[in-house]
Amino acid sequence: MKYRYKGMSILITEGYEEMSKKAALMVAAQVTIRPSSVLGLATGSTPEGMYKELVAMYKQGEIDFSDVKTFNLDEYYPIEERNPQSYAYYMKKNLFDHININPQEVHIPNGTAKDVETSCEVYDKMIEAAGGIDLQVLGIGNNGHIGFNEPDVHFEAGTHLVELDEETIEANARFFSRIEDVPKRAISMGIRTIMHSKKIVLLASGASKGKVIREMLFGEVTPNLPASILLLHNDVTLILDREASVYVTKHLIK
Ligand SMILES: N[C@@H]1[C@@H](O)[C@H](O)[C@@H](COP(=O)(O)O)O[C@@H]1O
Repeated sequence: MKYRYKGMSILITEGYEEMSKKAALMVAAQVTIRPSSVLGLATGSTPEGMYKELVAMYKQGEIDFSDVKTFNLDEYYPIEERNPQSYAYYMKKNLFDHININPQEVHIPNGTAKDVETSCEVYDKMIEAAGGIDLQVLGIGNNGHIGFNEPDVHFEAGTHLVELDEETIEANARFFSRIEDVPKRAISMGIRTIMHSKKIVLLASGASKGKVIREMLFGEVTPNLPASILLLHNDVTLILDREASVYVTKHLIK
């Protein structure tokens, strides 16, 4: 089912698998139309299925990543690349190790940077030099964060160091053996960086995301709900599954 709402396209799918397939098709379309596309990539449980689909499409010769450039949204800080909890490790495991992307064109915020501020500035400059992000993939945190832009965010910020909210640390503790092991800080693209993307696709699956999706769509644009800023972007597609969309479908018009 497809809806339009305030300039957004909202696609409601049956479940996680269909959401992942639709998202992979959007990425594939982008790369087919522009083989040298700049992709902004997300981590978390939500896009795992999309990466699986993309790997399958690559193996079937349906997508070629040889000219693609990627910039990831975020990374814990400090963390070593070889740490299985790092987003660098996640990206290799879920996507980069299985496709023909040029490793020189893969960019992830540096979890071991000594001078974080400079490293963040360089990251933004690299995105700019690449011509900006053509398609940015996003998940959403239960508190409305995108990337690691936590509530009370500065909308004008570029890539920067973030203190993680307790709620985010708790939500991400499932990936670590003990909650004490979850880093308290992260480097994240800022809202400015994200909003400069030409196209954005946000994925949400499962009942736990239902409320935040409702708030994002029908609440006000506020730094307290960082994802609400997406209402001001002119090319956003939300791909939701049935459970994540329970509170919103009755308010939408086809
Ligand atoms: N930094 C990531 C986000 O980029 C992600 O979108 C979000 C939701 O994660 P999940 O997809 O696992 O629910 O949380 C993490 O903290």
